[in-house]
Amino acid sequence: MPAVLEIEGLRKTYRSRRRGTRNALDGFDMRVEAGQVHGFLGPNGSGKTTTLRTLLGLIRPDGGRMAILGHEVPGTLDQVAPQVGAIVESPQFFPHFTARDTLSLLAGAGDLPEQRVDEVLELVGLRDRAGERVKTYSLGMKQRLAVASALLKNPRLLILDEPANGLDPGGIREMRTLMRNLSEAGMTVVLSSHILGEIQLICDSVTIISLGRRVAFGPVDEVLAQHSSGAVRVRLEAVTDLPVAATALTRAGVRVTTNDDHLMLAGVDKPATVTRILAEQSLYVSELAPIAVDLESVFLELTATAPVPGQHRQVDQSVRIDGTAPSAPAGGGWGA
Ligand SMILES: Nc1ncnc2c1ncn2[C@@H]1O[C@H](COP(=O)(O)OP(=O)(O)OP(=O)(O)O)[C@@H](O)[C@H]1O
Repeated sequence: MPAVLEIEGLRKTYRSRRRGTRNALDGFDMRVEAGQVHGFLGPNGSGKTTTLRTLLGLIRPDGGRMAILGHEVPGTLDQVAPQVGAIVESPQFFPHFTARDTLSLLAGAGDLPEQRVDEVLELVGLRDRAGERVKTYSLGMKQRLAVASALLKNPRLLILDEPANGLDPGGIREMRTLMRNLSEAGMTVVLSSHILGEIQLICDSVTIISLGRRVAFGPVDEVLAQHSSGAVRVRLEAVTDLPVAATALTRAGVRVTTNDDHLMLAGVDKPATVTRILAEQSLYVSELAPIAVDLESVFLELTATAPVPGQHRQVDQSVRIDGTAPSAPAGGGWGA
């Protein structure tokens, strides 16, 4: 079965007399399998929005290929468009319209059955508030209305750029439940986000982009495992034995950092090796705990965006070819 989304070697350079030349995508690859919730992660200015807008035919690429549900795009985008719902940047709604009126208007424009309006209102949890004007909605409700508009055509692929942006923890949790429900209903969801803990909770797989190139991809647990540095924390029954243990482990080639009541080891392939080395010295381990990495630490390492003491990294300066000032992309939606 073809992937729901395939991108190979995508290139995009923005050229303008005022802002100069900027490589936004530099041979970017991405693949999303059916039924996945796929996280698309990258620092500010790394090329996420450019990728999504190029995929949706809003920007013309300079090179590479893209396919959605087996259709090459942008060439056959009109054939596949009915199966793709997308929100790339927040769409604007008429503030005096109710959510129901808004969706009815979009359904009518898209030649979709009116009954679908009730279905999507139910799906995003707005059914009971559907008769209220959009201007009275909270940000979370507006985001859900945006998702509802993208769901009207019952897409097989849903693309959301920063769906949890600006939401409070309750709103983020509701968005998480919604994404999971859509995935369980068989929809493939691609979402970009800066909320990495959230991506780790929601997503089956991820792509991490930096400087317009893919730097990591795959199932979330595999990406975490690949970038786990083999760090292990060791405690002994007697704290006074730590120096002897440190010496024995160092002699065996393990990188050891000694702390007050434990050792931190790096580059350990098999924790059992540590137990054996210590047992040979008649040292008894009371704790041997692999240190789990999270998506945030992998992201910071791969995209080199971790804060560095004494340095203040400027947003959006890394892919610049010349010395011109960065600019924000134009907004756009791609709902019903
Ligand atoms: N219309 C444009 N004209 C010129 N440069 C642009 C334009 N749109 C984006 N860029 C530049 O292309 C690069 C990639 O931007 P893009 O918006 O795709 O990144 P992003 O990963 O979506 O960032 P963010 O997370 O901040 O939204 C950045 O350097 C950006 O300044």
